[in-house]
Amino acid sequence: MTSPTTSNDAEVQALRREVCALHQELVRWGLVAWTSGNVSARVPGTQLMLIKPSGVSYDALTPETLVLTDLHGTPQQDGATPSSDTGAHGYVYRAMPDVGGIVHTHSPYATAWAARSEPIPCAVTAIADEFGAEIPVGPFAMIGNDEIGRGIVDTLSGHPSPAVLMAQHGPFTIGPTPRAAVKAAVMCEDAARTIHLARQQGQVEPLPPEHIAALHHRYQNVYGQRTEHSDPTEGRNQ
Ligand SMILES: O=C(CO)[C@@H](O)[C@@H](O)COP(=O)(O)O
Repeated sequence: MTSPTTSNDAEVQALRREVCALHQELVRWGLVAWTSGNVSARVPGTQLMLIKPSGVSYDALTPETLVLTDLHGTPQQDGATPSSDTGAHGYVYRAMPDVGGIVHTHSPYATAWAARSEPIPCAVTAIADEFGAEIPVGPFAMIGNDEIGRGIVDTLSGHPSPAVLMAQHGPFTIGPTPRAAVKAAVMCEDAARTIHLARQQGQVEPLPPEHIAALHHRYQNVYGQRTEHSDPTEGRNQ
């Protein structure tokens, strides 16, 4: 695919519809308050990405209002201002070529762990399945430049987790597709809530590393449907 220079490229149009629909998943799964989350997708085969316009409510979002930018966040067409986190998303896409989608939310339980700058321990099989380790914490970084993106890349490069809790801010998730990144955001909030609840009644202990590795491998490579009709993002986040 050549780099699309206009938004009428058929593949970009399909990606617009997918990314717009995925923003509704943030609402459906209770991951956002008001406009506090965003989803982006790399445009395959290009140096471009699609991202939510800043401050636009999810019920007003349409495929056409998503902002097409280069990977430094420069809009490619006149129109809405891209998300506050465009710099962070673009930095990750430039540094991690296998990443096809990125999500940022302020989901309550995961953000509470981020507020404490505390990683979520890999204490249940569901966390081993999706994250393959504890869900790590990244450094505090101000919004609007490369700092957050650099913190995401420094934390997740070489780490099995598709989620990072940026200290005193909230979760960012990555995936090979935007749907995989949304799934990681959903599962990150689920993990944060589960371990929060468990710790109300006592201590939790991480699973043994060998069990974490075996569980992660099974989930990423065996779980779910392995037919040509299966969803390529189910059970595989990297
Ligand atoms: O975290 C922040 C601001 O602190 C932003 O990601 C969040 O408010 C969403 O901003 P956008 O509407 O994507 O510009």
